[in-house]
Amino acid sequence: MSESSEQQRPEHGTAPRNPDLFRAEPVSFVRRGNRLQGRRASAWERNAEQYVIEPPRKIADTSVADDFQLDPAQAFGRTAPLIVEIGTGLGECIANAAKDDPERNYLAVEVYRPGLAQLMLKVESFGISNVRAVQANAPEVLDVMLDENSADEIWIFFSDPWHKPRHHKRRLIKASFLDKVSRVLKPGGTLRLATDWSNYAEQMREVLNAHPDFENQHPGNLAGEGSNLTKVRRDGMEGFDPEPEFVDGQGGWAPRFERRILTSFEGKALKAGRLVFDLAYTRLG
Ligand SMILES: C[S@@+](CC[C@H](N)C(=O)[O-])C[C@H]1O[C@@H](n2cnc3c(N)ncnc32)[C@H](O)[C@@H]1O
Repeated sequence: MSESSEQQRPEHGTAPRNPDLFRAEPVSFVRRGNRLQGRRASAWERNAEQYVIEPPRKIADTSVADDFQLDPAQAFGRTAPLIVEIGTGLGECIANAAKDDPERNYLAVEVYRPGLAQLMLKVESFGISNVRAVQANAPEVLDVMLDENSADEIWIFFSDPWHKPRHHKRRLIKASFLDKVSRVLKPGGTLRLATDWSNYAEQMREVLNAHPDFENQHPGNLAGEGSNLTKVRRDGMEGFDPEPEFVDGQGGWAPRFERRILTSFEGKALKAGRLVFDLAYTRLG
């Protein structure tokens, strides 16, 4: 969640720890500790075998070996529609969604092990069995691990914004990533996004509108005075200079997705005075 660089030397005999090493593209995350303590450590111990998928690794320890394909029926012990959430953080959203929707399977994709351990705590306390988790880099999960047309929905809420222009190449939502999403999503399936940074929201809308495989479910919605983009730019929020004449004439923002609960991460963003942008796109057939 932080953008500070965390250079680490590869350790002998283990996968390199620096996630950028040996990958063709810069990754969208910075390496954070894997260490688990206290309740998280014991929750992991009790539940990882049943709920955490351990892919063979390629090189880095968040990578996925080229030949690893998930069999969802085997992993979940049943065949059911699949929802994939990418960047689940502390697992608040996916755990609640899975609890309220026992008929569907939920896969959490997250590189931060303590976050997945926190999800294990929730899985236990909710007594749910329709969640599985994988600690891995999302583009590789989409490229390798998940079959084409296998997911009914893909959710990505509050993807790291990478503010500095020289870091924009690290942002997850870009055309090459959407190609991967498009392969895994079923035709008619939905990609849902949310962000609290207007500049990233604009980028998401732009690359999605330009992508031939996706169609906005809310074209023109919340344009003009109703647009959070209009509000941010007119008021000079997020460090922008105020532009009193600014109008977002395009809109296309989705109403807040009712199954996206308020996570602690979003709570902090709202407390800091930021506004939230939702987007929902259909994978065309
Ligand atoms: C800003 S947090 C948001 C967490 C959560 N979605 C929420 O709303 O509370 C972004 C999360 O995405 C994860 N992440 C970033 N890049 C990722 C990637 N390439 N693959 C998997 N997870 C990633 C980060 O570790 C972090 O937990």
